[in-house]
Amino acid sequence: MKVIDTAIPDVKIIEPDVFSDERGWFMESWNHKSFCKQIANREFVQDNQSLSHRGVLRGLHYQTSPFAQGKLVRVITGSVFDVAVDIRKSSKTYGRHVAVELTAENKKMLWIPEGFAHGFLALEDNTIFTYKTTGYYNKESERSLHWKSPVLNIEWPSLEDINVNEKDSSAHFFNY
Ligand SMILES: Cc1cn([C@H]2C[C@H](O)[C@@H](COP(=O)(O)OP(=O)(O)O[C@H]3O[C@H](C)C(=O)[C@H](O)[C@H]3O)O2)c(=O)[nH]c1=O
Repeated sequence: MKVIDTAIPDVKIIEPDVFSDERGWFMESWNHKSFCKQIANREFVQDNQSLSHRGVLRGLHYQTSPFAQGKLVRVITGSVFDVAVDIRKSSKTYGRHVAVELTAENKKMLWIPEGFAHGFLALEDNTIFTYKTTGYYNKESERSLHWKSPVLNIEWPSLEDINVNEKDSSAHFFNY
């Protein structure tokens, strides 16, 4: 796999090795040894999967310490505009974000360590998003940041209808 740096040192884009032949293609979607050697020494405890219609925006979500989750995210079908916001107050990149298009075609993955708010905008119908987390879901510690927080300057794709649920629509805005 190829590991690509982003504007935030701890956040990495992963391009898996894809082996194509006349039958189709094969790739390792997860390899513990390779991940620990090339990215970070982490154990994952939960796999999540969601299906979103075009225009659905989920996030920006995070769990407060000690329930913060690292996430290894990717798209199985469709495509998303994926965003990770650094909310680690001691970080030099506090308040900055990484945005990357993850698609079934490009097979890119994004490693988002603990201490980030995460969300995505589905760019196609039937977008299946799947991710591994380093911590279990903990509803009581879950928080949301408003996806349109002005100070974050996230340049979301301008889809005609963006569908955000009540929880995310009423999220608080990020402020330094
Ligand atoms: C996240 C989660 C949710 N749930 C239950 C709670 C709700 O009854 C239902 C839907 O949850 P929610 O609306 O929070 O799902 P998303 O909006 O996709 O949340 C995710 O959105 C962004 C993209 C993230 O990065 C987070 O991992 C996660 O918060 O699934 C569980 O049972 N386990 C879980 O791990």
